[in-house]
Amino acid sequence: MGILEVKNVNKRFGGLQALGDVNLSVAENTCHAIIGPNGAGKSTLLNCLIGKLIPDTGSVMFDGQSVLGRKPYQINQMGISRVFQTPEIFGDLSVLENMMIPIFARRDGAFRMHALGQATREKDIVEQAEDMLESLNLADARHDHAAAMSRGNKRRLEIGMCLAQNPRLLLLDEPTAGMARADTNNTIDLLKQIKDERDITICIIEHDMHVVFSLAERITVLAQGTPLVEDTPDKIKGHPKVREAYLGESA
Ligand SMILES: Nc1ncnc2c1ncn2[C@@H]1O[C@H](COP(=O)(O)OP(=O)(O)OP(=O)(O)O)[C@@H](O)[C@H]1O
Repeated sequence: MGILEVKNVNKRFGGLQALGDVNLSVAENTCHAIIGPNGAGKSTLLNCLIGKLIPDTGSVMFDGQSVLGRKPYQINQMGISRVFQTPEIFGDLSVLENMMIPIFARRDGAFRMHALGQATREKDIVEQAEDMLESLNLADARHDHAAAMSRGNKRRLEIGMCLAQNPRLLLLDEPTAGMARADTNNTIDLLKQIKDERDITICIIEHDMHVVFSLAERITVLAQGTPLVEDTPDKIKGHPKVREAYLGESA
């Protein structure tokens, strides 16, 4: 039994069947990638996991509890954190202030922007934020404006902000989209470090096969809303159906 269990999930948009009988089991403390061609249903599936969409039928269980019908913030409180394609950081704030926000929110259950002044005066919160930045290799940038950072470092900060909530499941939607190779490799290294240092399950949607094969222990291939194959990276690379449906000659 996985920490995340998706059973017989279907989702239609009008006449279009975006997800058809999706079954997915993600084992605890593994990295599981979901790949597939454009329009395969990857984002729709992810949105069903985080409460942005409700499937027409089927179940989504996290650690034995249903996520269906819960609001995104409630799913977040269950231990699921997600990182989207565009970094969701506060560009006008410093790197350190950004990092204080989730630490403050974890302690007080919520965060309001006007509480930032209070957070900056709380030694404990500042220290935790600085420790987190240290572990992310962002300590030297702590007084910089977040907006001024490279794309790779913005992503690094955002992933760190998710980790500050101590999630058990980290969902990543194309975390290296639009990045130069150096930033992509930087993000891969960070995710490897996180896997090594924490008890955490990672579920990643990604088009970049270099990222997928660097990180994933299991891969599910979606095609036309339905899982085509699920296997280890080595098996996926050579699978004829996958080559035909997705990887083409680049496999
Ligand atoms: N809100 C919506 N309303 C109508 N159709 C939608 C909606 N969201 C997605 N779709 C359709 O559902 C199908 C699956 O889309 P989805 O975005 O989940 O695919 P994807 O695998 O994430 O694609 P990509 O790799 O291009 O991001 C597509 O045909 C898409 O056009």
